[in-house]
Amino acid sequence: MTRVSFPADFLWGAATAAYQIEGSPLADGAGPSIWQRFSHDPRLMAAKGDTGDVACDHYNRMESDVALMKALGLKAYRFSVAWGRVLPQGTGRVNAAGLAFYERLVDTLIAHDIEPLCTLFHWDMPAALDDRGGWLNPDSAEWFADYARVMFQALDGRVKKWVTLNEPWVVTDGGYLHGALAPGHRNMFEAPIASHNLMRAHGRAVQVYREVGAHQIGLVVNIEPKYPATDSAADAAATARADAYMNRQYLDPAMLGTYPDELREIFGEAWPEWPTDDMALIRQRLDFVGINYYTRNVVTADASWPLNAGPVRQDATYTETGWEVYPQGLTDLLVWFKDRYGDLPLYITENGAAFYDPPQAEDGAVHDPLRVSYLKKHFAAVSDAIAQGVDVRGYMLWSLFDNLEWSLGYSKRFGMVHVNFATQERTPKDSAKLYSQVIATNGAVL
Ligand SMILES: N=[N+]=NCCCCNC(=O)[C@@H]1[C@H]2[C@H](O)[C@@H](O)[C@H](O)[C@@H](CO)[C@@H]12
Repeated sequence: MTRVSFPADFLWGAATAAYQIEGSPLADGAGPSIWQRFSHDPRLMAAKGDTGDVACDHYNRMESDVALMKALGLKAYRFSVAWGRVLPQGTGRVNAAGLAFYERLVDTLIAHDIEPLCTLFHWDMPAALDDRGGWLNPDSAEWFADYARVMFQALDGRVKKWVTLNEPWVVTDGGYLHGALAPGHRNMFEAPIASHNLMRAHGRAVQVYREVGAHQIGLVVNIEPKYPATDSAADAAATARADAYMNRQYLDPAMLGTYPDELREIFGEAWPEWPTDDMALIRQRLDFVGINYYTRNVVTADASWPLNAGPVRQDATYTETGWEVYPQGLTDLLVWFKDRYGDLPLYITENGAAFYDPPQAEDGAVHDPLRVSYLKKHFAAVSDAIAQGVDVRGYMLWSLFDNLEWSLGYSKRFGMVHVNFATQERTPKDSAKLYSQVIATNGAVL
């Protein structure tokens, strides 16, 4: 491993998402999201009773939370906007009080010299739009474009790095195919349609930004590099299917204007013939791509698994969410991106892990050695990719706070700051103290 080093202006930050931390989902005229419905439905929510009603109470604690970000030394903060706060019905009337929260958040960040990175859609579609078909309705692209325009006109200039969508793969796979996430559908025919409309919405939002915006916009995808278990042809084919389904299904249309051929084989009759115009819409010039990296998969041909591609467990450390700790995967995927799509600026927009964090020590400290080790290895992995010529511009740690891990509730703690959900007390863990040193020395401490 070469000496760890980062560009002088490397953007060190942390990431969160509205429904996972804000609480007060219906305050000040906000309209409910599909996650408000899903988290309150014990038939759907795995962690029954865990809802986003309070979460980290960030909606009421924003100023002190930004002060904590400053104390940690963050240079940037990636947050998401709850669409339904701004447009309670998803379209039409703007809720000024909801928009005002995000204006206050951005102004407070800037006052603390922390750069805001704003994600427009981090899974919490307004329930009113789900009632109209959600991402299955082709009108969803225009709904999203209208919402994006409201946000751009309100905040562009104060926000200079925009993200259209967070992880369309998870929205589609979790929300429409397997039902583990909102809106909880389980339909192989719906999944490609939702996925395609998400990407059309991305394209329309970027088009609107080119009309009204003056700074930068990108897409955030979760990439999980796939490695064949053996050098057999069957494992190679299974690996290609898994890679096409999770990784190339979104980057190929966004960057190349085409879908991977494997998708037609994977979905069969459920894969529509898309209009060529749609592919041109989806492929918009981007200023950057955000990569969310957590883990890799080792893949073998296995008919008992979807895609006839099953995971092979490794002799490695696994996180509380069952993900292998594999830092090399981050380096590999960054080099892969550059080789396949070219030299576009990249940000690590999420990286982190849920580990069992021991209870607070007598002195109040929260020791999280596994997360400290995980982060050090992944910082080095980013540095290795940069040394190989990949234009990585920044790193947003997932997550700033322990938060609502979607359907898994509050039991999976990803934060570098511990949250006592009974008292809302925030306590920086050892990993936060490490991160502060990494930021202060631009990685030289590693
Ligand atoms: N095997 N396997 N599969 C792993 C595939 C990763 C899928 N989940 C994510 O990327 C989500 C992303 C999300 O933005 C955030 O809102 C979530 O809190 C984190 C943690 O879950 C991550």
